[in-house]
Amino acid sequence: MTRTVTTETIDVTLGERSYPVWIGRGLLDDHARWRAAVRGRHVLVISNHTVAPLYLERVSRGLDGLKWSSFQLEDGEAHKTFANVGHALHALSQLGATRDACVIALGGGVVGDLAGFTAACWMRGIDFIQMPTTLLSMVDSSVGGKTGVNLPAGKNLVGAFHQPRAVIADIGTLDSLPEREYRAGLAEIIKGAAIGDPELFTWLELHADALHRRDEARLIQAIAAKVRYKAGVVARDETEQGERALLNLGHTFGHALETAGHYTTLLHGEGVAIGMLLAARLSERLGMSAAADTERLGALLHQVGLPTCVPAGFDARQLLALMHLDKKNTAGLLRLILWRGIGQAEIVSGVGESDVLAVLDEAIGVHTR
Ligand SMILES: NC(=O)c1ccc[n+]([C@@H]2O[C@H](COP(=O)([O-])OP(=O)(O)OC[C@H]3O[C@@H](n4cnc5c(N)ncnc54)[C@H](O)[C@@H]3O)[C@@H](O)[C@H]2O)c1
Ligand SMILES: O=C(O)C(=O)C[C@@H](O)[C@H](O)[C@H](O)COP(=O)(O)O
Ligand SMILES: [Zn+2]
Repeated sequence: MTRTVTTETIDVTLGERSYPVWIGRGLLDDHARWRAAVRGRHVLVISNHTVAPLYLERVSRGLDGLKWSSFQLEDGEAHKTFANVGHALHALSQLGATRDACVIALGGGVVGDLAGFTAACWMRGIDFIQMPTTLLSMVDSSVGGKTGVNLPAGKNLVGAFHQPRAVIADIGTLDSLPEREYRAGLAEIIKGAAIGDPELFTWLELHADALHRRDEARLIQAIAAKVRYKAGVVARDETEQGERALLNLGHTFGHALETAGHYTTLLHGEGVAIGMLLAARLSERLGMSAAADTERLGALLHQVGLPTCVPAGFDARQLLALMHLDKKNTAGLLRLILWRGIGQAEIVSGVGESDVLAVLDEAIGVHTR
């Protein structure tokens, strides 16, 4: 029996480049809905070795009459590389893709970021459609047009702003998503609330257990709320000239942790969870926020099963060096997203290294005391 679930539609408003984000169960099979976003004859579906066997066939049924092929990455953050963009571009050339071709990103944020960047590069920019299959990619990476890949030196150091034509978030795909990946997605929902939506934060506190056990109605509400929040920020500041940088709360610490862990120790959402708490502690140390807010954030992250401590084996000075490569920094100064409390994030330039190190040392010292 098929369950009937509401489909939410949220528009990302960017003039003639505006696009819908559809959230609901069974959307991959709703070919009439998403096929309209494919304008030309050629389609390259970019996916990976885990997701393609699960969902590519359902997508391919909507591609009848088109010339299409698929390019599949090996699984994992370590494969979000420039070399793989080259391979994906080669797949487009093998397909004979013309300027009206379309790339479909079928997978999590790794696939989405790489596929979007490939689309931005081919013939200086072709259409792409996001079909996110992780909670994190539904609530964050598929929306807003940040695309790119990692370099050995750091996360997302190469990329482009390139908006999709549509986002198709079929929540039925989450049925096969491992628990740890699901929780990592909750981190980016909590992040949105912590930055600028205190009511959503309180709602998440109330419904944390329901979300933890994947209650579908609550989950759709949470996904829609986060997407609505992010869509608003992106519409006001598409290319991160100001406000959009707030979406990076926890990421300067988080990206450094991911990179130092060679992209295998921590998932992106886990790095963000720990990073948000470190940013909250740093804010507290700088007299910007109260301990009670840090505690609320830590309690919510803990309640949904996210890590709240830096795992053993990290080095504070190495993390600080990696933080210096963050794209938000200017003129050699650390520029971080800190906060004044729940729902009030701020961009702070010239944060002192000694304060950052003190927070890192304290977090890492937990293992050595
Ligand atoms: N562009 C942006 O605005 C933005 C925002 C947030 C994160 N990101 C990026 O997104 C990436 C993280 O994305 P992610 O958390 O989705 O990780 P991911 O893409 O690595 O996917 C997580 C894991 O789940 C598997 N998977 C995906 N869908 C599945 C499904 N339906 N069933 C079973 N397994 C499935 C994948 O194969 C992978 O092993 C990072 O590279 C991060 O930097 C980008
Ligand atoms: O959309 C944005 O803007 C974000 O910052 C969302 C982040 O959650 C995401 O991880 C993004 O990829 C980080 O971008 P970066 O510019 O710090 O590389
Ligand atoms: Zn993120």
